[in-house]
Amino acid sequence: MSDTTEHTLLACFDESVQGVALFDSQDVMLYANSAFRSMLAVPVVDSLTWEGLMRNCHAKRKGLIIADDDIGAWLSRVQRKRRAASVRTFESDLFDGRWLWVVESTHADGHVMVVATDITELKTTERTLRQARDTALVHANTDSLTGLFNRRYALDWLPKEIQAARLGHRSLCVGLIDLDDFKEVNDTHGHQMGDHVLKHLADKMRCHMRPADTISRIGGDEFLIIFPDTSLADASCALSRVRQAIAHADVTVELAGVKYSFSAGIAELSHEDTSKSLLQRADTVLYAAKRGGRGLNMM
Ligand SMILES: Nc1nc2c(ncn2[C@@H]2O[C@H](COP(=O)(O)OP(=O)(O)OP(=O)(O)O)[C@@H](O)[C@H]2O)c(=O)[nH]1
Repeated sequence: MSDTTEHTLLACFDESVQGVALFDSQDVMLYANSAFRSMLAVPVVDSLTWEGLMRNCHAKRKGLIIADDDIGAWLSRVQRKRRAASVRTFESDLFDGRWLWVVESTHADGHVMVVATDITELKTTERTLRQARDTALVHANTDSLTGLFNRRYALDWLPKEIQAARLGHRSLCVGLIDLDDFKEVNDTHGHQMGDHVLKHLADKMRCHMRPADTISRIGGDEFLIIFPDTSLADASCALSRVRQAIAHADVTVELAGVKYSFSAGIAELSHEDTSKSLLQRADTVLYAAKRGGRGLNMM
């Protein structure tokens, strides 16, 4: 390579947006372009080594983020990986918020060339997409009015709970709830008040059931609760607690004077049950509760 070409090459490296650095076989930094110096906050010292550079980042909290209080332990861990392969690639984040994609190539004579590319924009897009996916997943499983799980989630989840109950030799109950004369609430007080009642019931269920119970709205005024590790008597108690909470609610303040009640059918998992048969039995007793005068639990 002619001197002119070498000179041009170095000038191009120095203007490059990619960080480029070269270390000798003893890990002394021989060259770093300005992008690399900015990324890693390279101090101006003679015979700077890779270890010195890392210690400087750690101590000054500049350049590379080293998420370990014990820099000695971190260095010995990373030193083992460096030069272990001819090419090593990894992501690094910087104190100034940037993300780098780093390619470290070890040459036969022990020199290590480091090329770092700023991937902050890609990481930001990735994070935005991940957040959007998480939000979409939550929406797909949630009833938008009450914030409870929706029908799709509950019906997908029930077989998994059944399997877990069988594997763990534990009991499992389901409770189906249906509001009583809810059409009348809507017709008399308006749809908005009807929505308010649905949200009120959802809040009371959240307050009076265990975190392990899966509470879902599976239809207009229908709810399904999956009670893992619960006997019929305990599931009935949980529903009665909700009923009591509604009965004792300050209807004037909480519901603008509107009163409501619900009927519930509870069924316990048997050896022969499928999700479908379990729900069918709960549905049968729910309608017995309706016929029996409403405002009741039946099992
Ligand atoms: N406000 C409101 N009403 C809803 C919603 N979804 C369904 N409904 C209403 O819920 C009512 C359900 O009525 P029905 O199934 O006839 O039952 P009911 O009047 O509760 O009578 P019983 O179940 O026999 O006690 C209907 O009037 C629906 O329009 C909703 O999201 N918001």
